[in-house]
Amino acid sequence: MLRRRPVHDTIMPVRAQLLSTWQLVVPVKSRHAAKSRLVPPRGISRSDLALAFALDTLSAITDVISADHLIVVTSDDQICAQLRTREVHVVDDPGRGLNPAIEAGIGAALDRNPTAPIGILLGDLPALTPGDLRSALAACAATEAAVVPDWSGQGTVLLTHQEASRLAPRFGHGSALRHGQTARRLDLELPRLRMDVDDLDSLRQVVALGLGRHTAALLQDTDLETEQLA
Ligand SMILES: Nc1nc2c(ncn2[C@@H]2O[C@H](COP(=O)(O)OP(=O)(O)OP(=O)(O)O)[C@@H](O)[C@H]2O)c(=O)[nH]1
Ligand SMILES: C=C(OP(=O)(O)O)C(=O)O
Repeated sequence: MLRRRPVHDTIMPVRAQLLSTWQLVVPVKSRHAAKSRLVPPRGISRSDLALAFALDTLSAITDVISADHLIVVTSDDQICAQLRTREVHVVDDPGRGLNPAIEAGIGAALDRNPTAPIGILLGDLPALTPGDLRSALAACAATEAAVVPDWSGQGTVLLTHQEASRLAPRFGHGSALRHGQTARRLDLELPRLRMDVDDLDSLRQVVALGLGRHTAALLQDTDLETEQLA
């Protein structure tokens, strides 16, 4: 009996084979409001940590994606200042939460290049390396729509679609399951991509994996083993 293949598993699209074709949208909450679940280690402010996570994520991304293909949705003044000098497109956060922020980013991506494949990558991945991002995008390029879950398998770190206008962001708790209804789930062996930081436990895990330079500098004198679990 012929089995109907799901829509997201049908093609090997040519457009997205080249890294240069992707547009990436990255939402970054204002550092003053971000990471409320993370009890920061003593002597370090939560906002500094949130900013460092975002800067490390963006630093890995800009090694892979050219500035004119990167769209960051944020109201954070420091992120804005750093990105504007690099000619990254910054979209003002509409202030209505994560999915509306991502939708604003998708709108900007569609305005800039409606035919480019799109990826949404969350901005709290301080262990991300350019190599892992390249590998992930190469894997996502092989399917029409893909979701890469976070390390726990519950959340989403990367959501892609060959047609930006068809990408439906449904981020928030348990989003991997929701995204998996319309996108192919890729549990990639890329821990540095999949390690988002929400609490002290995940901060410990990301330290063990290896940190980007902003987060590493902030935590250089900190012994996380002596900190209480959140
Ligand atoms: N622009 C924008 N980005 C957001 C918003 N909410 C979350 N993000 C980003 O989405 C990614 C995942 O964030 P979460 O861990 O879900 O949320 P968070 O607010 O940083 O942390 P919690 O307060 O612990 O929920 C991070 O890059 C956040 O900066 C939002 O309202 N606007
Ligand atoms: C917003 C998400 O992340 P978190 O679970 O870290 O809030 C998500 O996975 O959709």
